[in-house]
Amino acid sequence: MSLLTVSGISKRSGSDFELKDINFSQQRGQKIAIAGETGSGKSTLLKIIAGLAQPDTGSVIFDGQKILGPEEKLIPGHPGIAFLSQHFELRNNYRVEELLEMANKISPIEAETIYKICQVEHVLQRRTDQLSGGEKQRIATARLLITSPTLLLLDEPYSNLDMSHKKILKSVINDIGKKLQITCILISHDPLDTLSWADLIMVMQDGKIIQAGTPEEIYRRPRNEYVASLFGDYNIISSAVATRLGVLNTNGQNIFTRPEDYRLVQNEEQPMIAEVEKINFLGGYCQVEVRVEDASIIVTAPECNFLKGDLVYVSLTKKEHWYL
Ligand SMILES: Nc1ncnc2c1ncn2[C@@H]1O[C@H](COP(=O)(O)OP(=O)(O)OP(=O)(O)O)[C@@H](O)[C@H]1O
Repeated sequence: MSLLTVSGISKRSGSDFELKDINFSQQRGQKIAIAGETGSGKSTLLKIIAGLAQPDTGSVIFDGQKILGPEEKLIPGHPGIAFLSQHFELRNNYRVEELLEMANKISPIEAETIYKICQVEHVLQRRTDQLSGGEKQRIATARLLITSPTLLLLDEPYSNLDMSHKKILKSVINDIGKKLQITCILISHDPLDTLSWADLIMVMQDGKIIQAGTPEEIYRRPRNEYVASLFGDYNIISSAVATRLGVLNTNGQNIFTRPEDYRLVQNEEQPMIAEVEKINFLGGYCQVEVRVEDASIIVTAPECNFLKGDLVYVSLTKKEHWYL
């Protein structure tokens, strides 16, 4: 039996937004990420699942129980579901330890394990106004975990964190699933947060789930350019250019590719000559924009030894194709 079943959820917010007929289920331990442009309805959906917003239609069944919305229940929320909002607050003038003790529903030994996993042990004696953004985020997460939830809903947990704090929180979120067996749904704008973590990614646009699939499906076989664009750079090449690059059967359709599907080479059997238009240095690699006939193609290159105006050969290395 699924841990969570969301059926036919709709909700109108304001005059021009509507969450439309959302349906999905989640198994125990399954990691679901929700992606989508700002305003697509991700937070609204998470709040409905948590019982913190009232849907107009539909139901959320959690662990066999219907989640009641704030209009049906005096104290909104469900004890088995923890929701970390983008706008969480830690009460001022408390020591971290006091704040955590107030929320704690588990034994001191179990709580200690959670403080360790969340990497907050070193700040337990500090006051809540003496913390960095990353520490606050991990304390807010620990505070939810010690309520012993079965399902954890995380709304943009990595926003406003620098690389090192994000890395720590990522390992915390990984451990939550593995060591604490808590099932998670996570919203994030950054493909790097979701592709490596999720079992299933649901993509939202205008209040609807427009594609759901494994990270690889979503990255490699996006339903449209909107989905493609959420997960990194991409190129749509015409069938004419694809044929010149060695694709045998294009059926007259455009082909979807990612920058890493190409190589810039000295010479090959069927290379196309291209002109370097732009070079973006990205640390360990480069994104080179090249012009091939009337198309511009973004290519990942391991080295940045190109200059604007250089003539290079571009080769399409990927042999399986996705048409868009
Ligand atoms: N309480 C509210 N009253 C009226 N409209 C609302 C309310 N909350 C959200 N909305 C609207 O509902 C739409 C969806 O908002 P939501 O916060 O769910 O999107 P989101 O995908 O989470 O966006 P973001 O990534 O920016 O957080 C937006 O158009 C927003 O303006």
